[in-house]
Amino acid sequence: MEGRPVWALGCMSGTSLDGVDGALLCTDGQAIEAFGASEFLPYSSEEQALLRRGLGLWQDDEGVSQIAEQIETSHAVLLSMFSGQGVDIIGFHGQTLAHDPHGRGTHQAGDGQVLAEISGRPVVWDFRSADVELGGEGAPLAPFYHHACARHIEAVNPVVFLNLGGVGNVTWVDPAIGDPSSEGACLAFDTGPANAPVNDLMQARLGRSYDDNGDLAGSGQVDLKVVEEFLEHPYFLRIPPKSLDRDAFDDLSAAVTNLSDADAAATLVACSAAAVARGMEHFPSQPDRILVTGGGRHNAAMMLELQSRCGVEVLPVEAVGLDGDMLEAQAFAYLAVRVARGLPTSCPGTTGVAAAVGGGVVSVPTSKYKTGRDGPVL
Ligand SMILES: Nc1ncnc2c1ncn2[C@@H]1O[C@H](COP(=O)(O)OP(=O)(O)OP(=O)(O)O)[C@@H](O)[C@H]1O
Ligand SMILES: CC(=O)N[C@H]1[C@@H]2OC[C@@H](O2)[C@@H](O)[C@@H]1O[C@H](C)C(=O)O
Repeated sequence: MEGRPVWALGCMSGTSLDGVDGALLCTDGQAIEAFGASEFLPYSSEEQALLRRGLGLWQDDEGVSQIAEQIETSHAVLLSMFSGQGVDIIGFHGQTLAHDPHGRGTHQAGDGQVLAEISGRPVVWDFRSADVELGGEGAPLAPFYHHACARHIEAVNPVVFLNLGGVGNVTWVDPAIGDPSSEGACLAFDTGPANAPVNDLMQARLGRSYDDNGDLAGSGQVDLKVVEEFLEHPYFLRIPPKSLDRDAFDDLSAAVTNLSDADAAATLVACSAAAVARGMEHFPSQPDRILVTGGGRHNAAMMLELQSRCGVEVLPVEAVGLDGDMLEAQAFAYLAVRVARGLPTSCPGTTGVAAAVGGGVVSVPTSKYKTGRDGPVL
């Protein structure tokens, strides 16, 4: 379904539990027309602690409604930061608490209908369930946006986007293929843990939420034996597409207990980078370069490890004019418009789903007078 470009606001609360990103994007659901304002709302330490306690909870578990309420409240605050900015539609990812696509499913806390009422705008949410119900991994979902970014920067040869959040994920993109759901356009998967292990180490040993700039990791020595053992995890033998729950590699923290703080941080960062390098074996062809998005690109030790292990140029997405702090939020703005227009959001190459599928639920505000609008704008 074709349509004029609209302004979509994407909201993302990621696995590292640091806060909510919001970013405006003007798109018709296919091309990127323009980037807009963005905001970050950090969680307080109490909010983070509540979310941490919620990890692993499913939709019907006790205590989950309190977490959903906190997510909705934080998002309502974030939305208010965009008031007067001409938002046509909202993409609301919610907070992943549990992800077991071949078992119990996938769970993102937060109700999009609540945000539709608060904002007076259509809200697209629950992006992952339909894909999982049709046999897909339900993640990663940013790949179609990575494809749009590759075309936006006018890449000619295959390029890889690497997102380093709590978990890492990559998309290999052939920009010569115009439709992201066409065979051969995208291959995507979660690479392994990214920042989560080093964040957990910093929290447990030093009471800090992350290793700023990777300074601690940069001052340590990598224990190569730990890295080698880590690479024996069966996840690395799985053929993509494949996805991970945040804590799937929990044993990793035990592997570094006897190392000093600096050596442990250096080793965990090397594991995350080694997981990416291992993942490259699955790419259909060697990419020109790896463009890194997500908070991990601020970790200099991580970037150095990636550069030395991947064998191609590794650059932050800023090198091509994109915003690596907001790319995932923009992705959910982009996907919201695709859902509203009946375009697919995943395909066999990105999630392993049997055929291209459009996930997502659209909630519209029930009181149209709240906003003076007549209903959904798309
Ligand atoms: N200045 C910095 N130095 C080192 N690491 C940083 C810095 N800034 C952010 N990070 C890392 O990036 C993480 C946040 O990354 P990001 O916001 O991309 O994750 P997320 O969106 O929560 O996760 P996901 O992509 O898994 O959903 C922080 O928890 C931290 O580990
Ligand atoms: C289930 C879930 O929320 N997965 C996240 C997580 O964080 C990174 C990686 O694991 C990725 O698969 C996904 O997020 C991004 C935004 C995605 O869907 O593309």
